[in-house]
Amino acid sequence: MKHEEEPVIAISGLWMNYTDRMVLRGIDLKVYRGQIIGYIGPNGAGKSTTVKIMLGLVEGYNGKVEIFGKDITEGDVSYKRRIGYVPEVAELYDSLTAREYLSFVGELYGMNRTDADDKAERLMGLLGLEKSYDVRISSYSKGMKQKVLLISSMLHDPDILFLDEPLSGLDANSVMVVKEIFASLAAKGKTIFYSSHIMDVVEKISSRIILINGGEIVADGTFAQLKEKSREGSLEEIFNQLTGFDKYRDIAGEFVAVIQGGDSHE
Ligand SMILES: Nc1ncnc2c1ncn2[C@@H]1O[C@H](COP(=O)(O)OP(=O)(O)OP(=O)(O)O)[C@@H](O)[C@H]1O
Repeated sequence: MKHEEEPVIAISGLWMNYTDRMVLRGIDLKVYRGQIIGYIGPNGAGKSTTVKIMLGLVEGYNGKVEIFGKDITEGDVSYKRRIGYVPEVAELYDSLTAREYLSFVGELYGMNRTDADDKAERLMGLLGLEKSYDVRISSYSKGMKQKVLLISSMLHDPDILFLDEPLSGLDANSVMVVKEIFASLAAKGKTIFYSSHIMDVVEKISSRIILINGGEIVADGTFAQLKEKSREGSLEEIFNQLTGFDKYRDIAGEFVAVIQGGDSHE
């Protein structure tokens, strides 16, 4: 893939270890405007760590991370106003109503409170939550909370959206709406960088799929490119092949045997 323009994200030689274990082992990555990146890998592979480093939430790494052409260690945090983030675990202020929460988040991103409130109310309405806008978030269902999180990440019209399991808890209709929102934002030049374990969704909505395993990128390309290279049919099969995993039947068999109190080694 040839790109004339500057990358919005440029990572080179990224290494990270927390205590005794090296989590990232030399990640090199350039991401461009308009890309929808599905960043996938086994549990504990380092996906959230990569994203948190880019957000400036995790320090102590080696390597270079540039967002919008600037090294994030230079101390200029203005780039944060141009990014949105949906974490894997929602840290919503449950005792607030969505109106209070979203107006507050809008203000944090530098928006005028009234503008943030108006915009949030319209977005809530579009996701079917108009009646809940003035209700405390603590009474929301999981999917409703996820919608509030999604709105909070996009309210300020960011140029890059980072999302961890963005469709978590959403019903099939809402999934279709959100997928369409991502495609539409990407068409307008926004960049979407998300992690998910739902392979059929990743397969369908990503313009580029990056797979990490053992702290390294082991595949990077469109779904068609990955498919051609691995000669597998679905992304799930490609994932299993590239992460060297073929024991699911044995593990499931032993698991059931243990549940039932039998000897799994007979
Ligand atoms: N704050 C931390 N302190 C110590 N170790 C950590 C910390 N955060 C993550 N790790 C470790 O780093 C590794 C990568 O974690 P990370 O959350 O980045 O994985 P992930 O790919 O996002 O996983 P998942 O798919 O389960 O969400 C794991 O082994 C985890 O135990």
